[in-house]
Order: sequence, then C-alpha cells, then structure tokens
Amino acid sequence: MEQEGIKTSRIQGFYKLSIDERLKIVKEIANLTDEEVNLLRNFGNLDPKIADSMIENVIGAMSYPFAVAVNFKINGKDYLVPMVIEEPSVVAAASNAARMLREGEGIRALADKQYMIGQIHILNPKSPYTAINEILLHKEEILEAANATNNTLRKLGGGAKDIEVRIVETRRGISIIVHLIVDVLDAMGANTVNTMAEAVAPMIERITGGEARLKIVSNYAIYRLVRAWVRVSPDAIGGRDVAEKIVDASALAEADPFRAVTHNKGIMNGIIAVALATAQDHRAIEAGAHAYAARSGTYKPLSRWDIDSDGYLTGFLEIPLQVGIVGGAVKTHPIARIALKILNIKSAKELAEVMAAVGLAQNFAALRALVTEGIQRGHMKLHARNLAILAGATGELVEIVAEQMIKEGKISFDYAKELVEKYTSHG
Ligand SMILES: CC(C)(COP(=O)([O-])OP(=O)([O-])OC[C@H]1O[C@@H](n2cnc3c(N)ncnc32)[C@H](O)[C@@H]1OP(=O)([O-])[O-])[C@@H](O)C(=O)NCCC(=O)NCCSC(=O)C[C@@](C)(O)CC(=O)[O-]
Ligand SMILES: NC(=O)C1=CN([C@@H]2O[C@H](COP(=O)(O)OP(=O)(O)OC[C@H]3O[C@@H](n4cnc5c(N)ncnc54)[C@H](OP(=O)(O)O)[C@@H]3O)[C@@H](O)[C@H]2O)C=CC1
Repeated sequence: MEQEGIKTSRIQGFYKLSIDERLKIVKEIANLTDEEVNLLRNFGNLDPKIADSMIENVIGAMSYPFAVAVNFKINGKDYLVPMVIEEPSVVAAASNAARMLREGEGIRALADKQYMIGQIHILNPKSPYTAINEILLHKEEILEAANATNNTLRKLGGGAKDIEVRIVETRRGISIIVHLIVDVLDAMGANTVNTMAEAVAPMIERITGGEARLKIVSNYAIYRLVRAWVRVSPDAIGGRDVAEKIVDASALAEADPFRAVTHNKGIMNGIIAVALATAQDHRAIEAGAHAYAARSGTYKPLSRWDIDSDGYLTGFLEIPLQVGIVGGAVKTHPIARIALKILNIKSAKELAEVMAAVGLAQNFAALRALVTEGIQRGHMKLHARNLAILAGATGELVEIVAEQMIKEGKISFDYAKELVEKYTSHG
C-alpha cells in the first residue's frame, strides 16, 4: 500500500546545505507558496547566521511576542519583567498580581547556591559496597580532576565541591551512581557539568573496577532551590473572603493531583515566559520543577497559600530553577541579552529569585481570578482580540469585534468571522 503524505523524509546531508537550499527542498515537498517561504525566511531580529549556528537544519525563524510585565517589586527592588509567550492574559495577570503584591518589600525570594548534580553511572563494579567507600576515599582527587576542566569557574570560586555515592538497583542489576556536586555560579551549568562528569569517569572506573556508562547532568536540581514568599493584607486583594477562597483553592491542589497539575501550570506560565525571553533551557526547568512537585511520590502543588494570625494572606513557593546569565543561548541571542538588560539583574541567583517571584505572582493572579469572577472573563477578554485578528479584523475593528463578542458572551472564531464580515460588508 502506498503511504500517505510526502514521498520520503530521508534526505541525506540535509544539514550540509545552506538555509536557502534546505528551504527550496521543503518548499517542493510541502508545496509551500512563495508567500509562506518568504515568511519563514524572515528572520526578524535574529541574524540568519546566528540562527543557523544555534540549532541544526534551520530553514527559517518563528517570532513570538516579547512583552514586559510591570509593577513587580521583589526583595524591595523594582523590576520590569520580560516575557515571551503565546498565551493571552498571562502578562496582564502577572502585572495585575504584581500590582497587588507590592506592599512593603513586595515579593520576597531567596535562592540556594547554584549547585548542579552531574551523574556518573557505574556498571559491574568489583564490589558495589566497597566501591562506595573507595570513591569517597578518593574524593579530593576526583574533585581536582573535575575542576581541572574549568579554569574560569575555579578562578571565580565555583567548580566541583562535593561527591555523593548511591547504589541503585535497576531491572538490569546493581549500578553505582556517583553525584558530582558543582557550583556553576552564573551558568545553567549542563555543559560544564557534563564535561566534568566525562573527565572524572575513567578515574572512577579505575577506583571501582567497573564501567562508567552515562555521564550526564541531572535536571533534578534539588540543590538549586528557590523560595519566594509574600504577605499581603486582605484589603489589597479584594477582602478576607477572597483570601479565604484562595486558601481553599490551595488546599484543593494539595489534596488532588488533577488540580495540582493545573495549579503548577499556572505557576509555569510566568516562569517559562521569563525563561523564553532570556533564552533559558526551559525543558530543563520544566523537568526539574515537575519532578520536585512529585518528590513525595504524589504530585503536589509547588506553592501554598495560608492566612496568618493577623488575617494577612501569605503565599510560599519552592521550586528548583536551573538558569544562567552566561553560556547556552543566553549570550548568543541578541534579544535574550536585551531581556537581561531590561531585568537589570547581576547573577543567575538573582534571575532565579525573580523567576520564582513571578511564578508566585502568576499563581496568585490565576487563583484570585478562579475564586472570584472565574478565569474566562479576563482570559477570554484578551483571547477575543486574538480571534478578531484571526478572523481578519484590522485597526479599530479588532476592538469592536472583541467587545461585541465579550458583551454577548459569544467568544468564538466563527462568530468573530461573522462579525468581521458584517462590519466590513456594511463599510
Ligand atoms: C486578565 C486580568 C488581569 C484582568 O483583570 P481586571 O481586573 O479586569 O483588570 P483591571 O482592568 O482592573 O486592571 C488591573 C491591572 O491588570 C493589568 N491589566 C489589565 N488588563 C490588561 C491588559 N489588557 N494588558 C496588560 N495588563 C493588563 C494592569 O496591570 C492593570 O493595572 P493598571 O495598569 O490599570 O494599573 C485578570 O482577570 C487576571 O489576572 N486574570 C488571570 C488570568 C490568568 O491567570 N491567565 C493565565 C492563563 S489561564 C491558565 O493558563 C492557568 C490556570 C488559570 O489554569 C492556572 C490555574 O488553574 O491555577
Ligand atoms: N540535560 C540538560 O539540561 C542538558 C542541557 N544542555 C545545554 O547546556 C547549555 C548550558 O550549559 P552551560 O554549562 O551553562 O553552558 P556553557 O558551557 O555555554 O557556559 C558555561 C561556561 O561559561 C563560563 N563562564 C564564564 N563566566 C562564568 C560565570 N560567572 N559563571 C559560570 N560560568 C561562567 C565557564 O567556563 P569557560 O570560561 O571555560 O567557558 C562555564 O563553564 C544549554 O544550552 C543547555 O540547553 C546540554 C546537555 C544536556
């Protein structure tokens, strides 16, 4: 039977071609129009050469809106927070929450040291339990070998600091897992740690008589936690009743994983938007955050809301954040550099603190909306504008169509189209 779709996706040496040559092939296969090709070829604020060196097989670039959330006061300092995201209402919600949470020092946040874990996986050691002790006995030598790979970190006071050893029983037998604990300072640190893990592996093989298999960073960054917290008077957020209902919502998330996942999605709305604006590895952040949420064996919310003895609403968030202001794409992408300039932060630690504070504010905005008017009014109000644009509205017509859909409570693409046609046909 003939397969549906394109004839073949096997294109040898595709990566060796230029952007235009690759684009030509894709155009032919996917039957793209000239207009579509031109859109893809429009690299906007990213130099095609940089794009082509960032990832492989590049044929174009895709732009997302870059926004700034306002009103943030974190640890007593004001911040403009760059956000890149495709979802309407996230930036508005962050600004809205930050406005309400500005009292006193605003949102407080404190990050641990920037310690990442590098894993070295040892198979078939001569004697697993003896091997643990032998590795610990050679700790200083191993740390020295790891640090020999990175002069910069060492000079700046970072580098490999400690070692942990565990025995893990897998369905294929016993493994020894060595954790190299590395202070990566202002980097996200994966490359740095991977280099160190590979460098020390032969030494650990000699010590254990085993075979070093995986040598790779762990994104379960439990030594890189950030805590953000806030205390706000009920008057600033709509009254005691709203505060009580936010605590009820928090309690539900603690009791029900189905709710906890959505609760955390709301937190990640803010954190990932800042991560994208500053060109962080957001997959690493997400993987670490959700693993941390499930550390007890059940998926739990990353934040918690309570009312204190003065009747103030208090919020607390704890999350591992692996972020950098050097390395990775942070310094390659010109817009990420501008994002960091807008943020005016001085270290990866400070970036992590801002991101955790944004996550907490984002969570607050969502919960407050959910327990008062519901999420749809604010969210759909902004979504209505998107639908109007998609339906072909331009200029003033965008607001007219959006307003009418909201007023009538009929927010859909079909209705937006109907309205656009109605207004344009009547001039
Ligand atoms: C959407 C709002 C802010 C409207 O809220 P509102 O009360 O209608 O807004 P307002 O007109 O009173 O303005 C209050 C402030 O909000 C900001 N603001 C207000 N409008 C805009 C705008 N157009 N563009 C930018 N900023 C805006 C702005 O800072 C403004 O202050 P001002 O500048 O006037 O001093 C509110 O309803 C809200 O916070 N909703 C929450 C929306 C949300 O969380 N969206 C995330 C997507 S839903 C989701 O993915 C996660 C979720 C909800 O499932 C998570 C969960 O379940 O926990
Ligand atoms: N599982 C994962 O998460 C994986 C992620 N990655 C990717 O790894 C990249 C991040 O790795 P990362 O190690 O941060 O990137 P880089 O290796 O690009 O940058 C880190 C390097 O920057 C230099 N540096 C200069 N100043 C500082 C400072 N103040 N603090 C810290 N380092 C400094 C250091 O050494 P030097 O001067 O010698 O450069 C350091 O090793 C991301 O692109 C990520 O996507 C890769 C593999 C796996």
